[in-house]
Amino acid sequence: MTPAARLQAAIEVLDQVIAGEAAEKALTGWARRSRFAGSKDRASVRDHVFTALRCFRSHAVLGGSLTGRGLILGGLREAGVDPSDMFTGEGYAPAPLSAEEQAEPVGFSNPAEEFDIPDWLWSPFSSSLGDNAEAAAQALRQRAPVHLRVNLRKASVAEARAALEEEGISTEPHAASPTALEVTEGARKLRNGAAYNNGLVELQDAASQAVVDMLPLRDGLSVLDYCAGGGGKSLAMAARAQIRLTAQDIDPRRMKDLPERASRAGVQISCQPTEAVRSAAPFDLVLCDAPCSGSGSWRRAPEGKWRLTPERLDEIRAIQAEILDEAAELTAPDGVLAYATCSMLEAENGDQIRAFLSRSPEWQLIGEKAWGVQDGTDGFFAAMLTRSKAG
Ligand SMILES: C[S@@+](CC[C@H](N)C(=O)[O-])C[C@H]1O[C@@H](n2cnc3c(N)ncnc32)[C@H](O)[C@@H]1O
Repeated sequence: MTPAARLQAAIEVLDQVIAGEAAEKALTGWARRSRFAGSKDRASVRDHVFTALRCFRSHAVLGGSLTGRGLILGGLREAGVDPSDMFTGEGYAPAPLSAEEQAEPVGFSNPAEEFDIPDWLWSPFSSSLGDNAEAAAQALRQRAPVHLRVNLRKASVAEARAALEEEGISTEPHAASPTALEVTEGARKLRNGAAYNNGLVELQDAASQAVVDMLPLRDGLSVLDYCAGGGGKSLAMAARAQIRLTAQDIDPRRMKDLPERASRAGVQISCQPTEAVRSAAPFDLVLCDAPCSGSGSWRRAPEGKWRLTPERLDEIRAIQAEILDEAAELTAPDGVLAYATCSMLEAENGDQIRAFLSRSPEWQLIGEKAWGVQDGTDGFFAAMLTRSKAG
C-alpha cells in the first residue's frame, strides 16, 4: 500500500469508530477485508487510527470536521505535512481536498480542546495535576513507549539487556524502577524472541514496576493481589521475594493466562475465587490495584478518554471505596494494605485515601506516591496503610 492508501484506510476505520464501533474491532474488520495489506500496512494504519484517537478533538479542529477525513487531515497539518501531497485522489489515495477543507483551520477555543481532554474533565484534570496539567495532557497525545520488566528470578538487568540486544532489541534503563527498561529499537521483535518467551523480561510499564518496588515484600509473607486482572503486579511481586501469593479478580477469566505467565517467569501464584480468598484471610500484605478511569494509560487506550463521563467516574469511585473496605477486612491486624490506580485524578487517588481514613480511623497512611505521564511512565498512584497501634 502507498502511504496515501494507508491514510485512506485509516479514514474508513475512523469513520466506523465515530459511528460507534470499537477501534480494535474496526481495525480487525478492515484487516480481514484487506488481504492485500501486509504487516507494515496494518501497523501503519493502526498508528494513524490511534494517533487520531489520542488527538480526537484537536485534529478535528485542525481538519475542519469530526470525520475520518477531518481527523487525518488535522493530523497531517499538525505534523507539518502538506495534505494536498496525500489527498491526491490517485489510485487508493483520499480524494482531493474540497475548497472548504483547504480553508485555514479556526483556532482552538480552549485548552481542553487544544490538549485533547473532554470539557467536563479539564477542571478535575488540571486541579489534580496543577502546573503539570498541560504537559500531562500533551503526553497523553503521544504514543506510549514500550517498557519491560527484567525478571530478576531469571536474569540480571545486564544479562537481560545483552540477550535482547542479540535479538536486535535495544533498551535503556528507566529511572522509575531498577528493573525497568525502555525499548529504543526492535520492539516488534519482542514477542517472538527467546528473551521474552523464556521469561527473562515481561511487558510492564515502569510506573507499575515502581508501585511494586514500594511494597515491603520479604520472604515468607502471605500476599494477596486483590483485583489481579492479567496479573502484571502479581508477577512483579513474585519475582521480588519468596512470598506465598494469592491472586483474585472479580472476573476470574481475566486471570486465565496467569498460570502460564507464572510458569514462564519461574514463579508460583495461586489464582483463587473470592470466597476462597475470604476463607484464607488474613494476609500480611494486600494490594488492591483498583479498577479506575485509566487516565494514566490513555496513551495506550485513548478511547477511554472520550468514553469517561462524570457519572461513570462516580460509579468507579464508589467501586474503589468498596474495594478498599473489603481489602482492609482481608489484611492481618499488623499487615499492610496497599491501594493503587493507573489514574492521575485526585478523586480516585488522594481523595479516596482520605475518605477511607476518615471512615476507618484505626488505619494510618505510611507512604504515598504519584507518577505523572509527563515523566515518561504511565500515570499511577499508590498508597500504603497500616492499622495504627493506638487505633
Ligand atoms: C486495574 S485492573 C488490574 C490490573 C492488574 N493488577 C495488573 O497489574 O495487570 C483492575 C481489575 O480489578 C477487577 N475488579 C473490579 N472490581 C473488583 C472487585 N470488586 N473485586 C476484585 N476485583 C475487581 C477488574 O476485573 C480488573 O481486572
